Amino acid sequence: MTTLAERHPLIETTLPSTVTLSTGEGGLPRLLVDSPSATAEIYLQGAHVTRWQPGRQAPVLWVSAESNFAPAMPIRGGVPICFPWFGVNSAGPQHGWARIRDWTLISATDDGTDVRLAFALSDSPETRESAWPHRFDARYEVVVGTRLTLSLSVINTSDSEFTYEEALHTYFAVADVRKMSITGFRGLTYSDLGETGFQSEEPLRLTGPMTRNVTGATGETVMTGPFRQLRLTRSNAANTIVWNPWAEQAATMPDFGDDEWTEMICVETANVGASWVRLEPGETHTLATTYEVGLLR
Ligand SMILES: O=P(O)(O)OC[C@H]1O[C@H](O)[C@H](O)[C@@H](O)[C@@H]1O
Repeated sequence: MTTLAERHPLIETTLPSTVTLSTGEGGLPRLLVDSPSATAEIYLQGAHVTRWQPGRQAPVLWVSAESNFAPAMPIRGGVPICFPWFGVNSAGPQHGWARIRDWTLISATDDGTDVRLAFALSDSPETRESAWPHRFDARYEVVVGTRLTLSLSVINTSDSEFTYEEALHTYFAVADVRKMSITGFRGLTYSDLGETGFQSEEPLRLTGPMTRNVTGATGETVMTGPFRQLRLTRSNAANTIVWNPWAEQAATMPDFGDDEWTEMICVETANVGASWVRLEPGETHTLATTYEVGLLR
């Protein structure tokens, strides 16, 4: 008898015993990782990581109870991949099409400590007719263990240079966003809802809606709440975006519960706006981030 994975068109590799393919919410295919160090869930649409639980800890990522799970609809939560543009584009979907396209699983291994999954997305007739028509190969590596590492590599396979924006738009689950403090931005410039400035010595705290784009963070970003600490590192990312819609914007989003905004914070690892990536033919760029969680009590 063949398994679901063996006959699924988006699975081009054998799976270790710690990874299974199953039917998720809305009938969408998803991978479940269950290893001694962590469990995780990744939808093939968008190569979208929706759950990561190191050890027996509570989920580190947040997903809205109101999220859509449907073909070509973004999932509200987890780690949406924003590519090849970030934000609004009158000629295509907000944050680009990578998060709503099917990615192919090309490799899955378990070394006894970490489970490594590699997903691929390349240009297609649809993407070549989109607002970003270039030829490219993207690889997304997800390493599931006591840490979660995400690496998005893009290769320019066309014969001329191109530019793009990218973000790993991660939604973290928090006890109460109003009780979080975030360090790692001291002295860096930011822009936030039209205002620009420098991050002070004080940790960043949220007291209202925030869409803060901090430029130049290179060390650790540490998000501390009442019960746990989330530690984030990144490479090749000029921007770190901190987003919470607060009550008013949350109420306008059909796929976001009115009262859910207190439970989440997005801290996004990105190259957007003036920090877009430029690639010559044959060049590759890799954006990466790692998350680790520590319990405080
Ligand atoms: O609703 P989405 O398309 O998933 O975007 C979610 C959010 O992403 C970014 O952080 C933008 O700055 C916000 O304005 C936007 O609301």
